[in-house]
Amino acid sequence: MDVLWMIPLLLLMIIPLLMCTSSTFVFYFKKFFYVAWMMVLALIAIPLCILKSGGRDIENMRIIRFMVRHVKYLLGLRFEVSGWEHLQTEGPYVVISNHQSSLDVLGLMEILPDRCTTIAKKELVYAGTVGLICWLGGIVFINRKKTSDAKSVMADAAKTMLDDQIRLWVFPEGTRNQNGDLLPFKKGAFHLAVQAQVPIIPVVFSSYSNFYLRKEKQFKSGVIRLKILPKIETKGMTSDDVSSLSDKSFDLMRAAFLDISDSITRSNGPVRH
Ligand SMILES: CCCCCCCCCCCCCC(=O)SCCNC(=O)CCNC(=O)[C@H](O)C(C)(C)COP(=O)(O)OP(=O)(O)OC[C@H]1O[C@@H](n2cnc3c(N)ncnc32)[C@H](O)[C@@H]1OP(=O)(O)O
Ligand SMILES: CCCCCCCC/C=C\CCCCCCCC(=O)OC[C@@H](O)COP(=O)(O)O
Repeated sequence: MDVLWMIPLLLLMIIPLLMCTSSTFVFYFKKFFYVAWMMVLALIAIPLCILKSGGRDIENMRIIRFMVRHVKYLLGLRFEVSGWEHLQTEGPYVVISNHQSSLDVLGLMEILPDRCTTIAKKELVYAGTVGLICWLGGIVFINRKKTSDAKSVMADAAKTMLDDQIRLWVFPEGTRNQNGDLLPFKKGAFHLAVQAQVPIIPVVFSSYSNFYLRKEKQFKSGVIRLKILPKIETKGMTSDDVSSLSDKSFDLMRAAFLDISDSITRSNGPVRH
């Protein structure tokens, strides 16, 4: 019994010691902590959402957003948001952003407009309490392995956006990417906006490579710039315009990404890929 008591005490002494001496330990500890803490937060949010709305409802995103807002402080991250005024657009729209890591959820919750949910891969629904909270928050799940299914879900989403006056956040790269640049965009987000005839609001996260390096196992404190760009109208566009709309969005976002990532580099040291 006496020995068992010693274990938490020892951990309390060893963890800070390791945190001070080993950056690899910090990397794994912060990653583990992030996932575990999100699971706990989701566990708390589940009954709150069910009590408030009785089930799957986009209004639950308010609760989820509120619950996640403090997590950045625990990981030593800070957000610098610019372009808030561009989100002050009435009615439905599609938000598109680059996607580097699951940490993007923190930035998403930092600026998530009301009545806005996201599109995610269907595997996420199996992520324990996080999966359930995603479902309760009205997240639209797509099967990325079956283009025809994904397309029909997106077509339904275009109709729901208008019927229920909701906004959707899409990661047009379609997967996480930390190669120091953007991946080519998939077309779903642009078909969605054109089908619903709603504007697109591009959002760019600066590169995480000045504080988070997967290969080098580093996870330091850092600043993430979030730049909200002016909306792109799609009124009158047809499916013929989707490619040029996608190219235009890509060019604007890539330029902004290089710009804000570069300005961080200059103040915090070199970007390493
Ligand atoms: C408290 C705790 C809280 C926790 C909170 C957690 C919050 C969680 C946040 C979660 C964050 C999680 C984040 C995540 O999980 S991100 C990962 C999942 N998200 C995405 O993948 C979204 C982006 N992907 C797309 O938009 C893709 O285009 C889809 C998936 C739709 C298809 O991709 P696919 O690779 O299969 O095909 P393709 O894009 O090459 O297109 C092929 C052809 O089809 C045409 N086409 C495409 N779409 C449409 C359409 N709608 N109508 C008509 N046509 C359409 C297209 O033009 C092309 O034709 P052509 O042009 O070549 O002729
Ligand atoms: C009992 C089951 C345990 C499952 C454990 C999974 C735990 C995940 C829990 C918390 C992490 C916090 C935020 C989750 C949101 C993650 C969204 C995300 O970034 O998904 C990845 C997806 O966009 C792209 O996927 P790929 O890069 O194609 O792959």
